Amino acid sequence: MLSVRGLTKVYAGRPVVDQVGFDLQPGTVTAFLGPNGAGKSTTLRMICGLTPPTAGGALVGGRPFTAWPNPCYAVGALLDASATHPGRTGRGQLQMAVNLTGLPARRVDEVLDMVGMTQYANRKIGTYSLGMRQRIALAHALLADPPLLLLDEPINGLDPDGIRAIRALMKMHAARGGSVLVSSHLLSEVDQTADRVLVINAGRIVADGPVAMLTAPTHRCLVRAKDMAKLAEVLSWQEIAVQPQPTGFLLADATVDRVSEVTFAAGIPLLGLREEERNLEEMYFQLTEGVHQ
Ligand SMILES: Nc1ncnc2c1ncn2[C@@H]1O[C@H](COP(=O)(O)OP(=O)(O)OP(=O)(O)O)[C@@H](O)[C@H]1O
Repeated sequence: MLSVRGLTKVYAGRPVVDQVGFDLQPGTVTAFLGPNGAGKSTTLRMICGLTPPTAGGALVGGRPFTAWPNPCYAVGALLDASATHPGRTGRGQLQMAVNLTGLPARRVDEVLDMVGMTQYANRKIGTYSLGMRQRIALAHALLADPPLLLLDEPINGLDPDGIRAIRALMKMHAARGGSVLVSSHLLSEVDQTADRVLVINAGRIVADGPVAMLTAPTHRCLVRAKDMAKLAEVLSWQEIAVQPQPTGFLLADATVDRVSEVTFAAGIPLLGLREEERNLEEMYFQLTEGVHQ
């Protein structure tokens, strides 16, 4: 559906996107994560032919974006919600796109409904909030029902209802066999929605894998007993390192099975025992550490 190879952009001798390569499969939501200035927007703009690459390229449905006679049928892109005419109404903006592309007029009402903007459609874009402009830009991307959606920070400015709606929309798009690449600088914005995470830092892909990869077990566990001193003592006898947690649990450097065996053998009744959950935000910071441009 999308194939990116060796994509590179150099500005003033500095590579801001450096040999980026990945493929997107149908039926998936991929999060494109990285801190401010990591190269996300530049990558998306190059895929859409808005920024010429210094090297490499991208194929959308087998051909470059610019080789599509009408690219809106191949890709729906939300790249810059402010790139709209403030004097036009939301409906007028979409109507114009429909006229230019030969899409059926009913699509305007359909996409307005999909993004929850029907009631504001006849207001001028200049009077919209950031979240409303995002919704109209998203409606624009959805007009031709393209298989691939490229969404650059779509959650920006959205209220909780809007966030929920866009998450549902992305999942639905993937469930219908489409593919979504959604950029964000916050892992927590996308970890519930994405199947896969691509992490970019200083122009390079530093991690690429299923969300489950980032949430793989740590082989440590959290344990709590009525007699915490006794618990700590028994675990240390077995050379299991422990760290007290603010939650009242001990973080034990051993699996749930091992801690369960040890405490059972020592006759310590447990009040709680569970696997440690990997802290996704922490992991993300480790991957992108120290490089903020
Ligand atoms: N037209 C340009 N000329 C020079 N430098 C640019 C240009 N566009 C982007 N850059 C630089 O390229 C780097 C990557 O920018 P980009 O907008 O792609 O990052 P981003 O990951 O989308 O960041 P953000 O999360 O802040 O939107 C930044 O250092 C930015 O200053």
